[in-house]
Amino acid sequence: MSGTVLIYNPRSGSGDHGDAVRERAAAHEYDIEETEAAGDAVSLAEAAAETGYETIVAAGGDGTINEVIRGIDQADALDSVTLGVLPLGTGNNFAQQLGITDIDTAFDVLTDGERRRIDLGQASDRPFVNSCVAGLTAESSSETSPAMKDRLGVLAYVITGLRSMSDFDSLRLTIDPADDDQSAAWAGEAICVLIGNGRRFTTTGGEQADMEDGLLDIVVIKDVSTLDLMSDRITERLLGSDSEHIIRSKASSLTITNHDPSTVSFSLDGEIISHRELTIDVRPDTLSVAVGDGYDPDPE
Ligand SMILES: Nc1ncnc2c1ncn2[C@@H]1O[C@H](COP(=O)(O)OP(=O)(O)OP(=O)(O)O)[C@@H](O)[C@H]1O
Repeated sequence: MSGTVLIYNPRSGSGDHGDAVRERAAAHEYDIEETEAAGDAVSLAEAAAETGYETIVAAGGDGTINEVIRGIDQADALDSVTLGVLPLGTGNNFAQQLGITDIDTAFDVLTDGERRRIDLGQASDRPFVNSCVAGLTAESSSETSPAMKDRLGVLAYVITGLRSMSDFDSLRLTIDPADDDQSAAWAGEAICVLIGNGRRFTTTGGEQADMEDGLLDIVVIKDVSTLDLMSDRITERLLGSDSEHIIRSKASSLTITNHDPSTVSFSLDGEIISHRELTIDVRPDTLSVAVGDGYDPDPE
């Protein structure tokens, strides 16, 4: 097997990167396949893996990365293919976690960056790299202001989500870990449950997740319906590391069940799926990725 192909989403981020990407890809003699619609990156990556490319590069944002991984997985080629990342999206959370800050760094990393094998998350039949969040809407991510992300980190998304809902019903959930260690077991009313593989849900943001520990980070934000979420002072207190409203734990496998008969929305790397009961596992050391100098394999 040999060769590198870019699966390029021309609509990701600002959408003005076509020339920069094509020029650099040509200089490196990399092939390019362009997506024409949502979902295309799955089938293009699957075909590329079956063709025998050694490196398949997700050129886009987090949504494109998720689709490319699904395609490689569908081709049953995660053992033989390395994922490259070209950060062209708006958020580029996963690229940041890998120490890939911009287009030129990304091409340098493809040429001579270290290859690491990291964990993948799996929710039912769907892989995810960043996170699986129960109770969060698709809108909350795009509506979160950069200033709020800077101040409150990733948890700012949660607050935006809550503020955008006029009458929010809390979720009545059970979290049932499959591990012998039952410290992540929980039942009660929650606003949302955040499960991170390549993402840490801190108040400061910016801290790299441990993607090689075989564990998922779990954060439960308990029902705070009586609090005034429009007040920044309250939200900062709510999300503080010693907050009584937050429970943090880790597990390698867990099932989340809604006590009510209805389904719950789960945001999987930003895409919404609905389940009443969902089992989420870690697939340890599953994805080979090219990483930048800033990547720390053992950040804790
Ligand atoms: N050619 C296309 N036209 C329209 N939509 C596309 C096309 N190719 C891919 N998409 C869809 O665009 C969506 C957004 O892409 P992506 O996540 O890569 O970029 P982003 O939203 O700008 O970045 P980020 O997720 O990092 O904030 C994906 O869900 C993908 O399915």
